[in-house]
Amino acid sequence: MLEIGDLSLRYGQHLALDQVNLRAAKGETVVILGANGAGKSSLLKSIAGMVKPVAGSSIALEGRVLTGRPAHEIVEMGVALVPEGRGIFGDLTVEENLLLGAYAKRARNGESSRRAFVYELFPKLAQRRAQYANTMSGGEQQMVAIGRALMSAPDFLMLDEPSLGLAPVVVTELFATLRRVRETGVGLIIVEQNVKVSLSIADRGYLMEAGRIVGEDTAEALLRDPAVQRAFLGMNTETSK
Ligand SMILES: Nc1ncnc2c1ncn2[C@@H]1O[C@H](COP(=O)(O)OP(=O)(O)OP(=O)(O)O)[C@@H](O)[C@H]1O
Repeated sequence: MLEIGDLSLRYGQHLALDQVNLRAAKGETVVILGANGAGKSSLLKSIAGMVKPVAGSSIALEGRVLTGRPAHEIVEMGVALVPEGRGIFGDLTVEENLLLGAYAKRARNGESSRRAFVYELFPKLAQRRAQYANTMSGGEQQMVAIGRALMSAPDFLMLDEPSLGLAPVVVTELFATLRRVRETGVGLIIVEQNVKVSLSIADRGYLMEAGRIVGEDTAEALLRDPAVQRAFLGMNTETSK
C-alpha cells in the first residue's frame, strides 16, 4: 500500500498541495482528475522525490517512509514515474533508454526477462530497438518512457498525462497495455485529462481542485457523477436529464 497523509507542498508563497490524503494498493489503478493547475503533477513529483513537501507531510510505502528521500532512492524502493513530456533520451536508442531504466539495484536481477516483457508489451519497440528515440512517433516515445519505468521493476507506476498529444486510436492501445501492466500486480497512479478512457480502466479516482482532494469514489461512480460529467466529459447534465 502506498499511503499519502496530509501532504502539502509550497512553491514560494504558493500552496500547490494542501493536506492531500490518498492511498493506492498494489494491483489497483487509481486516476487523479483535476483542471489545469489543480496540483496533479505536483502530487506525483512529491511522491517521486522530485520536489520536497512541507514538514508534517507523510508518504509511506508498505509502512516505510518515502518523504524527503531523493528520487533515486524512491525508484529503489519501488515507485517509478513516467513524467509529463516523457523525459526520454532522444539521442539514445530505444534499447539504451530501456537499459537506463534498469540502473536501480532492485532491477539488476531479472533484467533480461523484464526487457523481454517490455518488448512483448510493446512489439513496436522490439522491432525498433536500435532506432534513436527522437526519431520515433509520439506514441512510440510514450511506449519507451513506460518501458523504461517498468525496467526499474516498480511496485507502483505513476504516469503523468500519458495520452497527451496522442491520436485516439493510440490512446486506446496504450490504455489496453496499461491494463496488462496492472495484471502483473503493479499499482498504477494515473494523472489524465482523458477522463473517460482512464476511468474505464481504473478502480478508483480522486478529484483535485486548487491543491486539495475534493472527491474520491469508485471509477464507475465517478463516470456517472454529474459534476464529473460536467467538468470533464463535456456533458451538459442539466439538459440531458
Ligand atoms: N516549479 C514551480 N514553481 C512555482 N509554481 C509552480 C511550479 N510548478 C507548478 N507550480 C504551480 O503549482 C500549481 C500546480 O501545478 P501542477 O503542475 O501540479 O498542476 P497540474 O494539476 O498538474 O496542472 P496541469 O494539468 O496543467 O499540468 C500551479 O498553480 C502551478 O502554476
